[in-house]
Amino acid sequence: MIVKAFSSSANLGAGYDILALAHNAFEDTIEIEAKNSSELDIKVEGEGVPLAVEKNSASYALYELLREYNVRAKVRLKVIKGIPAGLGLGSSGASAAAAVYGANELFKLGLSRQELVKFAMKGEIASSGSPHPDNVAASLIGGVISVVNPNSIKVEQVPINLDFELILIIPLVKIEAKTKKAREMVPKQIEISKYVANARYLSSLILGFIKGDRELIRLGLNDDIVEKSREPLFPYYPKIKEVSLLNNAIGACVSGAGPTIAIFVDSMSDKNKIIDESLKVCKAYGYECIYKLAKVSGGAWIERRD
Ligand SMILES: Nc1ncnc2c1ncn2[C@@H]1O[C@H](COP(=O)(O)OP(=O)(O)OP(=O)(O)O)[C@@H](O)[C@H]1O
Ligand SMILES: N[C@@H](CCO)C(=O)O
Repeated sequence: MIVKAFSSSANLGAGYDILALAHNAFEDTIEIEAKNSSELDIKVEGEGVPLAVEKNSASYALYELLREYNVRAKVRLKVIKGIPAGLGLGSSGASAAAAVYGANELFKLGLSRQELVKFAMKGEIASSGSPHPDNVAASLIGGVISVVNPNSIKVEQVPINLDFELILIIPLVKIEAKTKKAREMVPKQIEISKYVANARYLSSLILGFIKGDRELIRLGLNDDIVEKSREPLFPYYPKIKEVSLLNNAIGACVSGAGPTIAIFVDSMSDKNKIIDESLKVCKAYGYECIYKLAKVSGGAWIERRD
């Protein structure tokens, strides 16, 4: 069986570990084969990914799912990366999402996409040491998702009523254990005034998506807490946001834990100028960046059944 899942951008401003958006910028492919066996035995293959089951987000998520449902089989998993890792594009999350989505079909477990989030998120322990559900939920379910309850893992899709595109500004860098480091940079305590500001941004963004109101989305794509604390990982971000807004982007935010920046644009935005000026900002800060245009995408899908 061949299964695929798209990349994603998590957080979207103030929605740290809550919001994420699936997009068609990149996709991961997972091949799964299974044979009868008296015990569960998973082998993982792939280039540029860890090959120990507990270190690879796809195999670890799969292991957690199959163990829970007492599946005994010899499973071969091949991870074919299309999504560059460590750049804030939900790379580890998409592999995990595709793996559990495929296994659910292959072993006829009958779980919904929402139910699969609980297992796919375990894959993030392998990549960043913490089971955040945002990227995996977007790659599994598609669209913009909101994690409304992290304990029972309740995830809802946010209706989107505005036609927009993303310009992803992607620096070609390698930051070892990036998400783990970025999570350690987030403050443990915050002032109540910052909490209120962020809650306003979050409600404005969600209302903006539902009402199709670009001004609310622009206001909502802000974060006074998490993005700020992580700025050393993406020092070019404030300037890229400034040139994007000057050229009438809807808004801009850090994609996941960075260092990619996601710029929201529509027909009123000067896309070429935003791309040109953002790439110049990268250079001025000593980073080589590329750009990629993307649209909101659907969730994981079966590419081939056999
Ligand atoms: N299947 C996988 N695909 C990609 N990375 C994986 C996978 N399994 C484990 N990893 C490890 O996860 C790390 C990359 O995860 P990281 O969280 O830094 O980036 P990301 O998943 O691309 O981005 P983000 O979560 O910020 O959107 C790398 O160390 C990589 O070796
Ligand atoms: N919500 C997670 C996403 C990682 O891509 C974080 O910001 O750490």
